Amino acid sequence: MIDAHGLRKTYRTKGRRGSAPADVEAVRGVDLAVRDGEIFGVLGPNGAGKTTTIRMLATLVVPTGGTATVAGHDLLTAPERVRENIGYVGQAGGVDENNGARAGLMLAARVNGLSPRDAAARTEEMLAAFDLTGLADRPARTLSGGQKRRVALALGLVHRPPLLFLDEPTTGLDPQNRANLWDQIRGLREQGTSVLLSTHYLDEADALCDRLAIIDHGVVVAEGTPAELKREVAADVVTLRTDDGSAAERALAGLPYVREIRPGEPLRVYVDDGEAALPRLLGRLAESGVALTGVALERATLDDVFLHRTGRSLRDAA
Ligand SMILES: Nc1ncnc2c1ncn2[C@@H]1O[C@H](COP(=O)(O)OP(=O)(O)OP(=O)(O)O)[C@@H](O)[C@H]1O
Repeated sequence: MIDAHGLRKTYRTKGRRGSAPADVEAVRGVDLAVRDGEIFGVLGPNGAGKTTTIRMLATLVVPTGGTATVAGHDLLTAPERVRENIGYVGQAGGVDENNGARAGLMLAARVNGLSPRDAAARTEEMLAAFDLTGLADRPARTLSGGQKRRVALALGLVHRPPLLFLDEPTTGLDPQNRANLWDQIRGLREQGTSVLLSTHYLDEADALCDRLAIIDHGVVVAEGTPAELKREVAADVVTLRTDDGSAAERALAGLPYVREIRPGEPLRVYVDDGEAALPRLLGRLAESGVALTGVALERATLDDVFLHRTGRSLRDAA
């Protein structure tokens, strides 16, 4: 559905008040392969280049370099064919605040070439699919954040594109609306729509995406299914709090069942079988005279993958 190689985007910013123009390398050579019918996530911190990547693939930003085939068409030589085969829901949503969902959908359907009769039928179908029938004629400005996102999703799908781009679809939603939207996105996959979404939420990438690319500073630092990515780091993490982290590190370094140790507060010790490793780790620390103030056993998360690849936590990265 998407095959991109070496996509790059450098923005040239105008110099202000005597300062020279500067180049911002937003995306620095991204390869992506999205398969038919999957939910693919682009996960990364603020400013990593997620929006720019999605907007290039959706024909809204012209790449500075690289090539891509999107929904079977060449991005650079046939952008209008790409456009016919994709839906795009940006961060702002593209919902007209003064329009009702029904009027907005009708307009979008007509703009996409449906006859008045087909447009009306499709509009009612989308209103029902996104649970908007009862709200269909209220101006969008009176809808809640979650309801507005559902309108935006319906607008992006009105012309039945096989591929939908969603730029941070759940940012700012409360947990219940977020879960609802996840269900709607899973429902799209069941109907055969491929989805590429960006997110900076670790749990969203983990729970919703079949595969993902983690990006940082405009490059892909890891790619795979959430399970594969986490397995690469370790299954479990023992976190240790102690007043003498370096003594703890020395005591545990080189143990055959320890995959990696990340210094910090708490110290993170990566192991494949946490239940088996924990008593042995504690025994070793006691033998070495290291006093602990706290211990926990956790499953590895995508944040551990990000930490492993970049040396920073995605939670702290900006
Ligand atoms: N039009 C532009 N002109 C100049 N710089 C830009 C422009 N758009 C984006 N950038 C810069 O490019 C980098 C990547 O931005 P982008 O919006 O793609 O990141 P993002 O991962 O989507 O971030 P967020 O999660 O905050 O939306 C940032 O440093 C940003 O400031």
